[in-house]
Amino acid sequence: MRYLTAGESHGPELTAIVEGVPAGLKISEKHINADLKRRQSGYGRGARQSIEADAARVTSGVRFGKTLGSPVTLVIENRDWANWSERMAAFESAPRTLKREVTPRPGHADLVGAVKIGTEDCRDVLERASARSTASLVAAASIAREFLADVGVEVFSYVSSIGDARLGEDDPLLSAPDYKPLDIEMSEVRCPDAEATRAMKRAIDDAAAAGESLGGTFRVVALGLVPGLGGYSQPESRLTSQIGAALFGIPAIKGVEFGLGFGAAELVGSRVHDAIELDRGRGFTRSSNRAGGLEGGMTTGLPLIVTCAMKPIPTLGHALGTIDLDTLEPTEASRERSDVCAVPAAAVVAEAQVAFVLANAYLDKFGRDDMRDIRSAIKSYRQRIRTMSR
Ligand SMILES: Cc1cc2nc3c(=O)[nH]c(=O)nc-3n(C[C@H](O)[C@H](O)[C@H](O)COP(=O)(O)O)c2cc1C
Ligand SMILES: C=C(O[C@@H]1CC(C(=O)O)=C[C@@H](OP(=O)(O)O)[C@H]1O)C(=O)O
Repeated sequence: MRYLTAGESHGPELTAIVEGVPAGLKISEKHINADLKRRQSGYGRGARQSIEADAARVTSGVRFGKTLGSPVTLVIENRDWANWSERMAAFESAPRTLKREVTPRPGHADLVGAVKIGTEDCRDVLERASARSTASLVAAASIAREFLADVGVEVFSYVSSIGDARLGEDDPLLSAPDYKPLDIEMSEVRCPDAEATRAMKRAIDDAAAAGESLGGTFRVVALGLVPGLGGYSQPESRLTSQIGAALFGIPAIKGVEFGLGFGAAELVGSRVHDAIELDRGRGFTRSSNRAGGLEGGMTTGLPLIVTCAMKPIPTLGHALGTIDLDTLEPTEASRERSDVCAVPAAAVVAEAQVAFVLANAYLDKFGRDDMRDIRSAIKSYRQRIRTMSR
């Protein structure tokens, strides 16, 4: 299963085409749009989100609520297009009043992209470099999420810090983080603890008042995975590399840690690795999950726990220095309408990216054409591994 997305941030619409979806998978418009709504929310988002009301129109690949096995196309309208149709026209000439973007923002793709494609208007770059594209990515991955739900896998995320405001947690690597989904979704920063939520909101308010922006960290968790997904024989078959690449595909993600992550580097081996135990009913298990659900590039069958670090938003009220590309004189970077913090939204995007990789890992192992065949292959695999531990 793979996707291709297209669309400029202020163009008419975003498009995602998902190819390689098995036939017979139930798809719900309600679920797709719920994910799109979750991605739009979060304290610290800018005014654009009050213009948009993201909803996907499915224009191919689904009939009577089930996939056909043909490519699925999802289209999301950009409501803001109405305000940009002249500045973003496909064929008309540029309006006389057009204000080119010539003061590139440090930390965004503006300068390097303009140098790369040789444009005199950074908008040619930033329209696609914008994380607006992550809406189409979430829509595409909603197909993967439906697949995972069908095979008993749940993917969720929560925010663990914003700036220096942190969620105090019991060690989530001893078992699975068992937060209530409602506590995460009801928090304006997608953090399951009310006090930490308040501290994170305060940090965002302070940053906004100072013309600043904030990043943070979040965890993505997947429950219900069978052991043995992924592979150990080639670099690209390792689930670790696939998930890492998918998460680094999200704008502004600067770090990805599996389980203990960087923390493992300073501990002795016995405090890092998860002793193997046998439960006669459940099969092989572990006393802890410091590996975060992956060993040797494959799922262990324990919860997958990945932590991501997001850098602060590059567009600042209190703008940094830059060079005017017309005059070549020092000046201040563009101050556009912007998010102050988008960590909660990025966590939803990361869920989507992880879901896509995991769905593909299932398809690699259990077949790709038809849901009935896939379900029975998973059932017989589960039976086989149960006999290994008897
Ligand atoms: C969900 C989300 C929303 C974002 N919103 C903004 C924004 O409003 N303004 C901004 O300057 N950057 C925003 N960013 C970050 C930029 O897209 C990102 O910093 C830029 O693409 C360069 O990132 P890179 O250096 O990691 O490639 C957002 C990122 C994400 C994931
Ligand atoms: C539009 C979204 O995020 C945008 C991501 C973004 C960027 O530079 O990455 C810049 C802002 O764009 P605008 O100037 O139109 O407000 C954000 O709003 C979205 O997430 O739906």
